[in-house]
Amino acid sequence: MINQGPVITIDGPSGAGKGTVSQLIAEKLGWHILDSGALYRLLALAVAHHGMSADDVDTLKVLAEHLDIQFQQTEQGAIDIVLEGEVVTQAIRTEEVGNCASKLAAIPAVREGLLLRQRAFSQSPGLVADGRDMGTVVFPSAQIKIFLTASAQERAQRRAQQLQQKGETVNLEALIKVIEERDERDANRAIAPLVPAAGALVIDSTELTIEQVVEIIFAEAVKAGLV
Ligand SMILES: Nc1ncnc2c1ncn2[C@@H]1O[C@H](COP(=O)(O)OP(=O)(O)OP(=O)(O)O)[C@@H](O)[C@H]1O
Ligand SMILES: Nc1ccn([C@@H]2O[C@H](COP(=O)(O)O)[C@@H](O)[C@H]2O)c(=O)n1
Repeated sequence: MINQGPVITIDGPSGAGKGTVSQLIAEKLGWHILDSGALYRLLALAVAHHGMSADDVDTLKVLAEHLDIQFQQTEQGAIDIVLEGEVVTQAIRTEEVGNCASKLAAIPAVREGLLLRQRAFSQSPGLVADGRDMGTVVFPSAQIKIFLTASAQERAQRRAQQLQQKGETVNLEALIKVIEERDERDANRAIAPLVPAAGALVIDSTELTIEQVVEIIFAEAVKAGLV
C-alpha cells in the first residue's frame, strides 16, 4: 500500500458520532477526510438507479470499482456529493439507503471493489478515515486507531434529533430496532466485521459531548507526535 501520510482511523457503529468527530479532527489538523460509509451508500443508490440485482456480484464489483463519484466543495465551504452527475448529498442519508448499503457491504466482491478507492484517499498531509473497517482492513498501519461507540438508545436518540431537525417524523422504538439490526449485520458478517482493531482506543461517547471526544482523539494525535 502506498501511504502518503499519517492516518487516523475512526470506526464504530451507526450514529456513534464518527462523521461529526472525523470532520472536526480533520479541520483541526488540516487533513483530508474519508467518509467510507458514503461510498457504500452511493453504491446502494447506484444499484437502485440501475435496477441491478445484488446477486450479480461480478457486475457489482465492476460498478464499485468504477462508480462515478465526485466530492465537490461548494461556495459555502460544504461538500456536495455527486453520483453520475447528480447531487445526492441528502438522498444517500436516509435509513433506507443505509440499510441497503449495509446489505451490499456484506458482499466480499463489493468490499474488494471499493478497497483501492478508499486507500487512494491517503494523501499528504494526512487522513482521518471514518467507517467500520478502517483500522482493521483498509488502513491496518494507521498511526492512531479509534473505536467510537455509544449505547443503541443514545445513538437512536441522536439520529432521531437529526431527522426531526430535517422536519421528519420519527418513531424512536422503530429507529432503535433498525439501528440494532444494522449493528447486528455489520458486526456479524463474515468479511470485515465491525470490531475494534488491535490496539484501538475504545471511546464510549454515550456520556461524552462531541467536544470531549474530539479532545481525547486530538490528545492521542499530540501524544503520537502527529501535531
Ligand atoms: N458525543 C455526542 N453527543 C451528542 N450528540 C452527538 C455526539 N456525537 C455525535 N452526535 C450527534 O449524533 C448524530 C450522529 O452523528 P454522526 O452522523 O457523526 O454519526 P456516525 O457515527 O457518523 O453515523 P453513521 O455511521 O450512520 O454515518 C449527529 O447529529 C451528531 O451531531
Ligand atoms: N467502512 C465501512 C463503512 C460503511 N460500511 C457499511 O455501510 C453502511 C452505511 O455506513 P454509514 O457509516 O454511512 O452509516 C454501514 O451500515 C456498513 O454496513 C461498511 O461496511 N464499511
